[in-house]
Amino acid sequence: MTERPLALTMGDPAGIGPDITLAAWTRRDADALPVFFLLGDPDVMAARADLLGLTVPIEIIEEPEEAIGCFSRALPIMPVAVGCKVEPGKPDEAAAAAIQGAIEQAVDLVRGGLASAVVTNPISKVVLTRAGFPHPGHTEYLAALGAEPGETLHPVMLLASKALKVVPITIHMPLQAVHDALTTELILKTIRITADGFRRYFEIEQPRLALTGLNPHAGEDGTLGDEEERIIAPAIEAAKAEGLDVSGPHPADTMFHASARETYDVALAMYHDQALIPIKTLAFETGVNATLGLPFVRTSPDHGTAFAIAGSGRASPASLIEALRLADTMSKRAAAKGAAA
Ligand SMILES: NC(=O)c1ccc[n+]([C@@H]2O[C@H](COP(=O)([O-])OP(=O)(O)OC[C@H]3O[C@@H](n4cnc5c(N)ncnc54)[C@H](O)[C@@H]3O)[C@@H](O)[C@H]2O)c1
Ligand SMILES: N[C@H](C(=O)O)[C@H](O)COP(=O)(O)O
Repeated sequence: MTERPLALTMGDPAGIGPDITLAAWTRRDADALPVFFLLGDPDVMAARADLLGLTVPIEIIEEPEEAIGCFSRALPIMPVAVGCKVEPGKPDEAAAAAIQGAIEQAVDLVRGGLASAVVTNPISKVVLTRAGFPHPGHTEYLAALGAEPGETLHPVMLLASKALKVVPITIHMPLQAVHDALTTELILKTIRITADGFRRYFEIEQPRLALTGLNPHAGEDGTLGDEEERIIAPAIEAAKAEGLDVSGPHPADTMFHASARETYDVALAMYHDQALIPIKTLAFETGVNATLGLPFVRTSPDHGTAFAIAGSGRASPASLIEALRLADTMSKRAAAKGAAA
């Protein structure tokens, strides 16, 4: 198959997305990066490069394939005009349409076979929500964009690093809503999509999945809560009956130390922070957020917009670099398996 570049979205232009995109491009040779192009505003990128004292030539492209020829000499940009003044660290809802438009365009290009995968720069959920964006984050929005008419996709958030891979079974919701959202059906669905994702993208045919409990000590035999027995264990039994390698529910507080981590390929946790605190503690610099359950590959850095350090030169591109690499690997593995990439 002809080489296709990765489509990188602008994210919130007032955040560190422009900084880490520029810094990643400067490390394209040293880090042997796959070819990518940015869906973003060339003026914003040129201004941020000036502010950061980086020499980054920009080349405007009209088609993704042009990125292949120019990536070695310039940062390829398919222009998406922000339409408002951009000040690092000062997000503006007026940029919301462009931020969202870049995501939609990236998905269209990947689904049209012109780019190999979507890599997203961080967005601010509060900025987009205030501008009327109806999704809690990229994960849910990409599932809506990826669904065929009449289809509902269930997206699974995977945070991946060498030390640890985690999936939060419930994602972006208030802690109070987790209890009602957590059902045996949701857990089983997430188990199946995770196992399928590991076969397709990580070359692990029989991944070992370990589930946390919800309560302290995984409920301590029902004395500290019964969700483990009523809701989680039945999902584990059903998954085992399907031939999947699933264990738990394990007490979450002792699942993430070094020797425990050797016993599974991925930990599935009941809510966002139960999963993301351990991985962001162990691998904040190099963790990658990937979405499973979509008809295309999507990754992103594991961090957010970091408005306070935008334009300061302190933003590390390490997680974005890992996200670009993982997107490239995942799309190649999916293509090799003959699956939609
Ligand atoms: N994929 C995404 O779009 C995504 C992911 C996470 C958070 N967010 C959003 O980002 C916004 C800010 O979230 P937050 O403050 O909780 O998390 P954050 O990741 O933006 O920042 C947390 C801390 O880490 C630092 N940091 C983050 N990235 C860094 C980098 N590359 N180099 C050096 N330091 C870095 C920040 O300065 C801050 O101290 C929120 O609106 C949140 O919803 C978006
Ligand atoms: N929960 C993610 C994290 O903390 O890293 C983050 O908010 C990303 O969400 P989306 O990829 O859905 O935007």
